[in-house]
Amino acid sequence: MPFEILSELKSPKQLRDLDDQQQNQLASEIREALLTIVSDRAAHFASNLGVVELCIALHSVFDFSKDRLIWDTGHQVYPHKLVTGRFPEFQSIRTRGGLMGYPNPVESDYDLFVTGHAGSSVSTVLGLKTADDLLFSDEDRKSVAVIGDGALPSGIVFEAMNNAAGLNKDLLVVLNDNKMGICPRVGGVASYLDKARVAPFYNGLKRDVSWLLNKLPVVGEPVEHMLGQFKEALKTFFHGGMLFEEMGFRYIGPVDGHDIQSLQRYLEMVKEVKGPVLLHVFTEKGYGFEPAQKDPVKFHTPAPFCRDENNEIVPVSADKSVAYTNIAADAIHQAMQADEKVCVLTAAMCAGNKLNKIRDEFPDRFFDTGICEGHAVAFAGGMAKSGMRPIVDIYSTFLQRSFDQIFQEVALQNLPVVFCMDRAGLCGPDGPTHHGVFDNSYMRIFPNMVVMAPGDELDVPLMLDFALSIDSPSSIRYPKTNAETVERSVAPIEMGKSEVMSWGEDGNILACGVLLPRAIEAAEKLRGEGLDVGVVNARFVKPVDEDVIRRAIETGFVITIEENAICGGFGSAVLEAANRMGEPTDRIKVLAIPDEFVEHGPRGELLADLGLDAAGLCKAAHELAGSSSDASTQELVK
Ligand SMILES: Cc1ncc(C[n+]2csc(CCOP(=O)(O)OP(=O)(O)O)c2C)c(N)n1
Ligand SMILES: CC(=O)[C@@H](O)[C@H](O)COP(=O)(O)O
Ligand SMILES: [Mg+2]
Repeated sequence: MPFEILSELKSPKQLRDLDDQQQNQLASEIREALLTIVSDRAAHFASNLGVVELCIALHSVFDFSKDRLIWDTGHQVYPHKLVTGRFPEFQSIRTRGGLMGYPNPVESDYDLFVTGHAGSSVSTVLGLKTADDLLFSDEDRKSVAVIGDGALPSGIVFEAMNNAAGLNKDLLVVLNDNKMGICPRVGGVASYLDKARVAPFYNGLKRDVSWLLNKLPVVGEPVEHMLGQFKEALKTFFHGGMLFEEMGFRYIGPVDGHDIQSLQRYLEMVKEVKGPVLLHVFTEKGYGFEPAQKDPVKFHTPAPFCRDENNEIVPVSADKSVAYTNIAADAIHQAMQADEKVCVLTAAMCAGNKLNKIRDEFPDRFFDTGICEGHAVAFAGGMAKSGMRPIVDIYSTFLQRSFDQIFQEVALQNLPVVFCMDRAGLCGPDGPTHHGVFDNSYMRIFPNMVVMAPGDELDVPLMLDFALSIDSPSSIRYPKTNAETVERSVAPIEMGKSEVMSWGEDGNILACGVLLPRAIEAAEKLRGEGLDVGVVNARFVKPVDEDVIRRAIETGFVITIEENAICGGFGSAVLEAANRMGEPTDRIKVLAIPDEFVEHGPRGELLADLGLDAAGLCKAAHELAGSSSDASTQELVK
């Protein structure tokens, strides 16, 4: 039976009844379950393979029905879902209506926060621990954060460690060190962690901690052996842990993260240590599946794959379509070729942003800051001040981490930093943590900022050239989807000018961003249904094209459409402009993401459900015109 133990596991409390052999078998079954999943959908794979043993050890040593556990970022939470009773639903993960690919308190009490952004785990467990000490002082609730080496250099982690040491809270931070973020890790902390790798696994324990281990029953590995390694261990300690010790954390490690029983012993021990502790665990990303071990970048979130007769990995579909990300990366590449002042910054998303070619060709003008978006933006501000033309290429949702640096270090200084906001829109299976649906709103509030949204792929390079030609900060947004082209003689980009595709006598759709082709589709349908509706490629969220807005309002009804939250986005900008110009707003309909968090699911389906497609536009047009739709609109609704 392939899932003999897993299928019987209803609660992590059962883990304590398993012997060593059964625990090891469970690890194999979890890996098998992970493999089954990734054969038919893109899902986080290598990171999950790497934490199987750590997850089993943590859940068998702690009782997280009262103790607290936060997996930083949350993309490596699949084994945790499996051991906390979600095996029966596991097949549904990352599908619409199914389990989320990240922790989700709606699914289980063992998931405390919905997460997906890196770096907050130490802060949240510190908050949990501090409140638990105040509210449940008679219980000794433990608090554990598991954080990867990629997430560790985020500034907020050091803020939290600083605070935890100051409060001297009993806190366990497990550093899951696999030498990788999505891409190979970079920077000073990475080099520092590398030093710990030169020494063997830390089998000895220092100072007052060593006696504690001697008191514990040690299965397999005698304490004498551990102490025999003391000299090496000391070296390891000074190389590997000094940073954390100096920050007020007790450092223990590094230890083998693929040995469940050894992990259990160390966890039992650190559980008793007072004050904040960092347990340094070495794991291998992709462990247990050779192709993923060999290529952890590809297998971070691989496209669905299967094995051929030679046991080689083959992709399930040979999709050759080009995404907006590729179009933007090509445009950035061209801009860097044309002007030596242009440089690009990514925050640990080189692969996601498709910047590999640029990294290899222009190593001096490519900067990977690590998962440090706030720093990346301030860094770009400094470069712009010195005369460079930095492009900050960051996913819309992660750029939220830089809100204050966008304000102070860029907009307030009026520095010409260009923000390429990838994944701006609904992100599909990643869900609410990753949907980039707030940037129209958060960018347009800043004075000096020029905010653009390409209507199709042809707009992208034109907008980038325009952005690099102006002296103020600017942003360009595009979603995670295949690029589309609207056949036309493309108008040049002019500050605050939209592109009128057609003019309608009954009404006009002001389309902001890549939903432009849906607007054109809707206008064609509506024409067949007796409504003359025009389409405008808005292009600018700020400054908006007041001339076109006035003309549209004076002609008939106006529908705005955007893949952004309804609060403060393009539609709001149009309403504000109408108000400014003294124009009526009663025939303006704003189509946008409603004021709620959108679940995970295929982008197209989510958009359709929210009325952000041709059918939704037709419906809105008929409502505004007071007419009714005919069969062809019903066709679209289907
Ligand atoms: C704020 C933020 N920026 C970027 C990302 C994208 N991201 C997800 S996982 C990851 C790498 C994390 O590395 P690590 O913590 O070492 O985990 P591993 O995958 O190696 O287990 C990155 C950059 C994110 N989730 N959150
Ligand atoms: C966990 C995380 O934040 C990333 O792995 C994210 O899922 C990447 O998204 P893309 O697959 O769209 O690059
Ligand atoms: Mg890592």
